Amino acid sequence: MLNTPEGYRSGFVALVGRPNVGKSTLLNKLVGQKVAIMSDKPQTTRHKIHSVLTRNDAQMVFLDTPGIHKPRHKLGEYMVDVALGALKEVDVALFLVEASEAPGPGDQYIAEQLKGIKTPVFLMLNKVDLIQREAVLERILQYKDLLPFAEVIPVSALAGENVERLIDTIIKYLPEGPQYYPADMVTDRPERFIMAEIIREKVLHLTSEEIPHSVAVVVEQIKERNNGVVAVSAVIYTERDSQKAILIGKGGNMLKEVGRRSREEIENLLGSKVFLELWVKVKKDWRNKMTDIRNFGFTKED
Ligand SMILES: Nc1nc2c(ncn2[C@@H]2O[C@H](COP(=O)(O)OP(=O)(O)OP(=O)(O)O)[C@@H](O)[C@H]2O)c(=O)[nH]1
Repeated sequence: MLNTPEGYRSGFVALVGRPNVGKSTLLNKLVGQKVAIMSDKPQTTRHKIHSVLTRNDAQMVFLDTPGIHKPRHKLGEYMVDVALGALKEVDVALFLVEASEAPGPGDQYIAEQLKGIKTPVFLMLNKVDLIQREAVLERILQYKDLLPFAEVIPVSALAGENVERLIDTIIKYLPEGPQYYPADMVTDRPERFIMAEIIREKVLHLTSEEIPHSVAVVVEQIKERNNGVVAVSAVIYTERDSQKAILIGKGGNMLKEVGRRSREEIENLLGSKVFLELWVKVKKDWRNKMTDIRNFGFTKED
């Protein structure tokens, strides 16, 4: 835990809503910078952190929950269960809906699922920039029929309208608690693991048989700088000094090449310029260490 002044509040917030209602746009606005987005892989973990918003008085951790939709098969049912499980455990659930449309079957289904939980649910009427002011109230009333809401907040995620008010309101619902994550940590999306895989693949490819497949790569930090460049630092763990020497290569040439190829691919993945810093370390028992690293505060498991 980091410094936690008295009266500090912290907690977990889940965002739900049918596709295209603006969840990603809102999250990006909330955390104040672009969080790299990539195609959503089905997720089974309950507490996959999407992004973290840190203020002097509070910290909010926004969670990725697998989509809530009407299940069409067994796996779908499981995913919905997981999503609902996560919703019960957060401090606030934000139910995002489209201001320009009446509640549809997708919204009704989600509302139905939310009925059973004790977590306070905020109705977030998004895209209010698309409708007349008078229409906002009517739309809210339609939704209020579906579910009792703890708060109703019309927003425009795109324009950032009312987002500050949303943040202030969320904080009122958070318990007193510690700052869980460093203030400069914004996101811990699966990119971390994909980047590590990209680097590992380049290592194996360029060193052919000389480096065993057991080589491990840990992406330690991903930070978006003000100029839009994403700075990534990663460690390649080998088990022997001789392997480290091969990996670094003559005059550092091998490591440079691994870095260059990895950087290009990561830039494609993120769609932004990347500054990649690579380190090689020898760790005889890295397999055990990996477990430590995974357990270290970044993913909050049950
Ligand atoms: N006019 C307007 N458009 C918005 C607003 N918020 C989001 N959009 C647009 O709505 C579209 C969908 O937004 P996303 O943030 O990708 O929606 P999402 O809910 O994350 O979508 P999925 O990833 O499919 O679940 C994009 O074209 C956004 O630019 C808003 O407040 N006003």
